[in-house]
Amino acid sequence: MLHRPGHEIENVYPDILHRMLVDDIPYLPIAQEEHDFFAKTLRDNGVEVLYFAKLAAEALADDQVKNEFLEKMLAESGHAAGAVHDALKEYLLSMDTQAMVDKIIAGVRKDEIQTKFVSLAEMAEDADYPFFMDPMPNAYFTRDPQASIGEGITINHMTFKARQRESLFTEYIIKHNPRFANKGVHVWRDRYHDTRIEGGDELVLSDHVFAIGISQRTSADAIMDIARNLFKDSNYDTVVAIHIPHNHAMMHLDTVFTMINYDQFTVHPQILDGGKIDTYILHPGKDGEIEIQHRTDLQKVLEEVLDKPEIDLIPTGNGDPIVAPREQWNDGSNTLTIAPGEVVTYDRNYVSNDLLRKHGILVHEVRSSELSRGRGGPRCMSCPIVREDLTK
Ligand SMILES: NC(=O)NCCC[C@H](N)C(=O)O
Repeated sequence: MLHRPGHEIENVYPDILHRMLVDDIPYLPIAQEEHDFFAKTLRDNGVEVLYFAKLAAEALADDQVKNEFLEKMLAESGHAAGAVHDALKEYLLSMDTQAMVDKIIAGVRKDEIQTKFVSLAEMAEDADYPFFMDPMPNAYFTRDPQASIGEGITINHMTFKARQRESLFTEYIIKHNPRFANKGVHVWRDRYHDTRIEGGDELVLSDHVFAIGISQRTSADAIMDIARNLFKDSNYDTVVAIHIPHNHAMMHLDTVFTMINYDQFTVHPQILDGGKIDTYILHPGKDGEIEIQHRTDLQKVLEEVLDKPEIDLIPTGNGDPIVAPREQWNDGSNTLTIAPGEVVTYDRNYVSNDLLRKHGILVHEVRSSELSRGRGGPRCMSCPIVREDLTK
């Protein structure tokens, strides 16, 4: 599942960059061309590509469902009731459903609607702020608002306000899009929690082993919760929680570590202190308790949990002190694996790409000048819905 970047990108301006969690503003027409090339690369290699906004519009086909969704979306956008709520609702309902979804993602400027009365807060505190509904410029990183694991999905309570509304679309897609509704998709964890979790931290390593980052975006409490739910109702019996630095450049586990084959991974060398990193292995214990073991040797942990004699950890930028952080910054560790040993990567990370090839990986490079400005790579830009069982 992908999202083609739209007008939300052009609703970002320098004053709100930081709050919108991006470092620059992509040039939209080229970002769209690059994104179309990414989608084509996936299709050419046997992947069915679904679009998030289209799935959302299909889910809202019924008027009652649409109304309920809109009330929640308006409330989460800061307009639970009142004149602005009413004007926004009328404006959004005047559009066809797809246009409404696209508009919500793009954001609604104040000058788009007429309101007779605005609140004191809007007049006195937010007078210069141009939006009634903020844009969602990170929507093209479909990896994060949700993650499919086994026969189910997590619908995520994301960390920052700038992204929290994205997963409301997911909730409606799973509940009401005919592709998913009543098909037994288990929701391992819904979005109504205080603790935080994001899909970029969620890595499915096999049909019973799940890795997750303890990161800027995913808290340890949320990991305990998801582990409890998986151990109770699924085939998963091992959760590997990996503690990574809590900063913007390495916001999710998949910005520094991804699985690319049964026994091969990319890893950003800066997260390993001589091969060591705080790692916790969680297993079901007695009476619904969870057993936790602390380890520091990532390679050994992976060999043990995946039952492999040897794991090949391929360093981003070949471990060079300048190339590695430069390529990691542009998502050189963020490979999207479409089959064991076959990945999609950004073309700009040529040192990492060459190294992957030397390790026997088939690499499909995609264009990346504009897309990379949002601070995410091919893995971040995609959310797998169905995985083939490749157990061997
Ligand atoms: N899985 C990922 O690492 N996604 C990238 C998200 C980038 C986005 N600008 C964010 O900060 O959330």
